[in-house]
Amino acid sequence: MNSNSNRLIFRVRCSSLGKRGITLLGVSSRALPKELFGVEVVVGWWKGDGQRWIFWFRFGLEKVQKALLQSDVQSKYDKTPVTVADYGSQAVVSYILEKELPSMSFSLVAEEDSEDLRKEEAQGTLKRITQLVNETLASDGMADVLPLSVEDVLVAIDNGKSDGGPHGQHWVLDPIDGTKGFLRGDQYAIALALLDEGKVVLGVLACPNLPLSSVASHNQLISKDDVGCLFYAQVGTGTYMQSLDGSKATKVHVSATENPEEASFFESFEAAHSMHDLSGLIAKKLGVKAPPVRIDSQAKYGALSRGDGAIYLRFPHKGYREKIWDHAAGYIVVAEAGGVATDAAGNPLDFSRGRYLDLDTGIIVTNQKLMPALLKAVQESLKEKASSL
Ligand SMILES: Nc1ncnc2c1ncn2[C@@H]1O[C@H](COP(=O)(O)O)[C@@H](OP(=O)(O)O)[C@H]1O
Ligand SMILES: [Mg+2]
Ligand SMILES: [Mg+2]
Ligand SMILES: [Mg+2]
Repeated sequence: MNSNSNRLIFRVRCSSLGKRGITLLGVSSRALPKELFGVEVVVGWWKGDGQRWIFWFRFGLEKVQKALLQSDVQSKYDKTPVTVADYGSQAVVSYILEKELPSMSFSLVAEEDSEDLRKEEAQGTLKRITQLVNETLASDGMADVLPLSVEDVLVAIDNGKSDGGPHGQHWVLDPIDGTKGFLRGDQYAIALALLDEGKVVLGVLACPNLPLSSVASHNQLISKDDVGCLFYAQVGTGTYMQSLDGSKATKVHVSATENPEEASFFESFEAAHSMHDLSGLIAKKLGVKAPPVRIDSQAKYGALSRGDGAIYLRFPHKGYREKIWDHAAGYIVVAEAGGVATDAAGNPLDFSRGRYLDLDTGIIVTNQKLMPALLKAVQESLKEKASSL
């Protein structure tokens, strides 16, 4: 990394080689001047005449994370937080994807929408987002289309709005996953995936605060220079990880351990998102010795894909329905690294049913060897919990 530029971006290249499929070509990163810290995703595709199109986008998220104002954080209808960075990130990704993929009918299943931003009291927030989006696009040399108006930004947020489903191609975006982690200064991820005929075929997971070394051991002092991971996976070709500073990508694999005593497990930092008592019971039953590693966002899938730990347990409280953007990119990152993700009954995760994952009770992720024992421990623990109520 160049010493004058302590900021960096990443670039993901994809192309569609077949008639439909979009194929990941590779990922590159490069350092940028200080003020332009961001994340860049480049996706391209082959047109019929063999010409490859490439597009990219970049977010200034690190900068925003450090300088969030109280007014930049709002509460959604379900009381979960959303920030100017979530909206801004979605507007930029959606704007660029739609603009650069004119040959593809643009369908995007994304977490945020513009409804709350259209209210009178949100006008200050909307101005901030518009400023952020314009700064981001300007730094990407898109001066010819700038500045976007507040209405342009609202339209961009809702671009291609779709519920996904079993047919066609749909992008799936969580513009900031782990917003609570983002607000705390902890882990968060930008998660983009592509569904083709109901299956996840491509996933990119950027984890700007994830250490490059294992997060399974607790007593590490991590220097700021040693964080920032990009995971990407394409169906049939494996999972790769690289540092956001542009180092060469390495192929990653889930832990090969068969011994639960050696396996540490991940779960949400937020107890409201996953029942910590239940995962504790499961881990104990399985014979896991290490304490849980609690981190926010799909960074858990990334960490698991490179073998930091061997198990991810997620048991939302009753009534919560999981959304596809919270899992699609992470799922393929783990699956292509040799892992398995199922619900608590052992059913594979089904991304073809629209915005929600239709699940039996929870999500469990591990390697092929540990899955049977884990599934047994999960089912016994669920029974025990139910009979104690
Ligand atoms: N009550 C709840 N139970 C389970 N998941 C929840 C939840 N409330 C919010 N979430 C989801 O949990 C995600 C974060 O997961 P994690 O706990 O692994 O960091 C959130 O993503 P966002 O931060 O993108 O909104 C949100 O979609
Ligand atoms: Mg959210
Ligand atoms: Mg999320
Ligand atoms: Mg989100």
